[in-house]
Amino acid sequence: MGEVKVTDDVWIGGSHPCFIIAEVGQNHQGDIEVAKKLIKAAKEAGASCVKFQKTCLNEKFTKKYLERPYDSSNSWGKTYGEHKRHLEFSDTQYRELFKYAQEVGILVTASAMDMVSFDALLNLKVPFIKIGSGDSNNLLFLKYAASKKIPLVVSTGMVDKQAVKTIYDIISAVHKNFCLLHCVSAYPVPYEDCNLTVLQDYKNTFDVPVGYSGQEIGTAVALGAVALGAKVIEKHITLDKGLKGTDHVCSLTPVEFAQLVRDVRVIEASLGTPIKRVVTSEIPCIDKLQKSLVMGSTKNKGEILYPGDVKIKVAEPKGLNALHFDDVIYKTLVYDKKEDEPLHEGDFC
Ligand SMILES: CC(=O)N[C@H](C=O)[C@@H](O)[C@H](O)[C@H](O)COP(=O)(O)O
Ligand SMILES: C=C(OP(=O)(O)O)C(=O)O
Repeated sequence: MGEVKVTDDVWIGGSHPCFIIAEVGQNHQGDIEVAKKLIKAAKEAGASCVKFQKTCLNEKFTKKYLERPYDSSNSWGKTYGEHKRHLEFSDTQYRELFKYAQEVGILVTASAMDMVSFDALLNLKVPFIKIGSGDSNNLLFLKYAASKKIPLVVSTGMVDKQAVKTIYDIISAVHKNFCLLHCVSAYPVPYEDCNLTVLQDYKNTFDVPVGYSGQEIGTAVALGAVALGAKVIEKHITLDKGLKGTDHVCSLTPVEFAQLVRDVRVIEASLGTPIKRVVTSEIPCIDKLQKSLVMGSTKNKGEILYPGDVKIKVAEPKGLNALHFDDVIYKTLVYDKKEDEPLHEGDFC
């Protein structure tokens, strides 16, 4: 399985820690001070990276689309264009935000929501660029993004496996410094639609790190994704789920995000290897409670041990491990043994 170099010190995949992206998205409400609070919150929560969404509206949307009325409770304007303009930071503001993230000490990047924004992010020298599910069918953009050879994290919401294979083929024809994220683009995603086992299929199909971008409520599904091998997790972060905006409902508060990070690290530590073996931490319990072979009745030297003559009990001192029950049956005692006495190698032949 490949690994993705994000910076000289930060890698994704292999045995590297799961890369956890705090997706601010639009949860900054178009307010740069809120954006800075979310950057700080992501850092304090232990996120690997904080991420915004950078859009050149006329590049991403048709004029007509921007003129559409947007009377949703999540709208910041009468039309979709007004709404989006409210939420879009300028290049200067992005430079201010990225400088702040550097001061706070957290990697920062954005999703390029169109090619113009992609180039703007290249100029901002971000460590990697996210391609959101809005472009999972945009093969032209994916070819362009691949050609720039910057590490990419690509979400695969809103398309099927065949399209994901095409995404993989397009980018891997140029380079392998990218990850594919399973994603279901609904806000929020019903749990039964999360389809986490797609991750197993992605791991079997693609030789690049795979991850999960979750729009479901809570942290449980993202933790399940880590258990299934996700090397990148992306979850939205918000200061308050009650705020106006489409994504707040499926976002995590800073406290929840910090818990997600802690739990991801617990799951990573607990995964271990597929080899089932007795581990050192079990020794005290083995000594105290593992059962062993003891005499079920008093028998003398020369007598045969029939099935009823050997019991499996917790004993002190211990007898032979109970796994050897069948090795002892029908053997002949070489010493007199009392009921409940442990049976050891050498007590029979
Ligand atoms: C698919 C995609 O881009 N999804 C993004 C990331 O998950 C979202 O943040 C959308 O930008 C957001 O839900 C749009 O909300 P509205 O339409 O209210 O601006
Ligand atoms: C839409 C985005 O992400 P995802 O598809 O992972 O939800 C994004 O990063 O802007």
